[in-house]
Amino acid sequence: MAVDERRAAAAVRELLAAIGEDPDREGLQDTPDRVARAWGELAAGYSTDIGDILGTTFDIEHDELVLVKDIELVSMCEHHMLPFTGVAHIGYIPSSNGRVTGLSKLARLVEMYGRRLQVQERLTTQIADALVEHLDARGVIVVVEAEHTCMTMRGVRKPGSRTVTSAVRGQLRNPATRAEAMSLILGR
Ligand SMILES: Nc1nc2c(ncn2[C@@H]2O[C@H](COP(=O)(O)OP(=O)(O)OP(=O)(O)O)[C@@H](O)[C@H]2O)c(=O)[nH]1
Ligand SMILES: [Zn+2]
Repeated sequence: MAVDERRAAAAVRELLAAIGEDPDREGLQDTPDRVARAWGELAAGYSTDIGDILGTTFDIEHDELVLVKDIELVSMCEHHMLPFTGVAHIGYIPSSNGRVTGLSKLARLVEMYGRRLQVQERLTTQIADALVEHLDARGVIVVVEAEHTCMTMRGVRKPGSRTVTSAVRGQLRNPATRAEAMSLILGR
């Protein structure tokens, strides 16, 4: 489902009026449409098909960890509709039948699940579960580190605080394998 930009623009116009602004003053005239287009990007993840991302695999024998670190993340918190930004680290041990995905597809998963209204825990879990379900990965580790603007620019106002979440599946739950993956993730 694509974003209904006309409806979004009407809502933004209402919001401008609600905060005491004049939606018709010169500087704001195009703002509702701009914000609606911005939400078209920020909510694009709802209309992404996971089959388009993980449908192509390569037959490569690799029974050890594949890890992509520091994948930039932008998402919108579902509680305040404010951004949270940071990085995701995604590691997996491919299935025994050699279903290895392209490295960029791991970053595309971050885009797909990030460009929605989210909580960080669910975003982390969805990425991990997608790799188990669609690639039959033997093990998965996903670590997300993010700063939530709902905690920095409003509310409790604690700039610099970072939230770290992880989701670990299959063979990566084994303490030794997990520790190895974590040291690769945390070793900058
Ligand atoms: N678990 C979790 N909480 C989040 C996330 N993003 C924002 N929150 C929290 O959601 C909570 C919403 O709490 P409420 O008490 O309903 O809302 P609020 O009055 O705006 O809360 P404050 O932010 O404390 O002012 C806050 O504690 C936020 O920090 C997230 O990704 N995961
Ligand atoms: Zn929030």
